[in-house]
Amino acid sequence: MPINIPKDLPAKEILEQENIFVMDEERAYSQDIRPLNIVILNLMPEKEKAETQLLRLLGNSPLQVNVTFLRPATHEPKTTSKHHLEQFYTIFPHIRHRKFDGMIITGAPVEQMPFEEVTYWKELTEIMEWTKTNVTSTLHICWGAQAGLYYHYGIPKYRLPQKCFGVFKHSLEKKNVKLLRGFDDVFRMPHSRHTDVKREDIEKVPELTILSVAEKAGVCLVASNDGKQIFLTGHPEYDATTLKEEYERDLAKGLPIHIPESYFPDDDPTKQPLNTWRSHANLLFVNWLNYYVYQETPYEWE
Ligand SMILES: CC(=O)SCCNC(=O)CCNC(=O)[C@H](O)C(C)(C)COP(=O)(O)OP(=O)(O)OC[C@H]1O[C@@H](n2cnc3c(N)ncnc32)[C@H](O)[C@@H]1OP(=O)(O)O
Ligand SMILES: N[C@@H](CCO)C(=O)O
Repeated sequence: MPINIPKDLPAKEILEQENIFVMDEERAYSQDIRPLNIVILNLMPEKEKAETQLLRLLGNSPLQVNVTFLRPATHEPKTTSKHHLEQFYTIFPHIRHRKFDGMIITGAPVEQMPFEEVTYWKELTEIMEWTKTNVTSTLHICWGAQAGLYYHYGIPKYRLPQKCFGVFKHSLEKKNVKLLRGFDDVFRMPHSRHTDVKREDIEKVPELTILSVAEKAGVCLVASNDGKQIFLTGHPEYDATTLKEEYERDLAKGLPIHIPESYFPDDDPTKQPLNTWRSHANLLFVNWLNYYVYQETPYEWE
């Protein structure tokens, strides 16, 4: 939230230089407030888990948020029950006439196939095109980020020699960026994917800025310069035990999988993992909601 202080207070200039959000009284008096409309395109098979994880982060701000859950109309999900989908989800034809302040496009376990082989790829490209005119800012997560970078900017994904799997240390590439406001110089975030996007490919696109990278997990956070599109290759929304569940699932299936890096205490999979990324996950979501959605979206829109 912005701090509302007198115009002539010396701290105002210092904070503005640091890009801290300061609002003077004149603007504060004229600012209107309404609930934000956020649509979540949930592509995760275990939809109920993803709902809880994302809502937990979206709910941690003083802003009122109306959430609409969207699912692809062109895919018959096998994991989530029909009843749950009918009760809580809508499809694109029913909302395409609307404007939304924010959108989240989740990950999906389809990263090892070409984008065009994903059953709902055509529908997803229509939705991504629509976000340009009907959504103030879209946050793409994991496969959603790879799909968005590919659709909007032609950036390919590459198969990794082994799964990028663990909780990695990230550094900030840019200072005084609103999305990273309040972040420590080093922070941790889980990654869990078999594919990657390359820094060199992103650097060729002048509309994109890399905001954070991890030495061992590569590019983590990218934003379009107008803030309309944010791409996040990690999973800050994951619970403490999500990587453990994925690890045990793959072990049981006999798949080649290594212990998630820097995750279990003493790298011992019998010990209970701790969540060491929650505070930055909350900060990232609240920064996105405030600076890229609430402060940017028109008051009268729908
Ligand atoms: C890289 C990222 O974005 S990570 C985020 C995704 N991670 C996760 O979902 C982790 C949790 N998921 C899981 O553990 C597993 O997917 C499970 C246990 C839920 C299901 O595993 P399996 O039964 O082996 O299913 P399978 O791997 O064949 O398919 C998984 C999903 O991909 C979907 N899928 C498979 N092929 C395609 C395709 N060509 N196009 C679209 N979707 C496809 C399946 O339909 C299923 O999703 P659905 O339940 O929504 O329909
Ligand atoms: N996080 C995913 C990656 C696969 O797309 C999983 O382990 O299921």
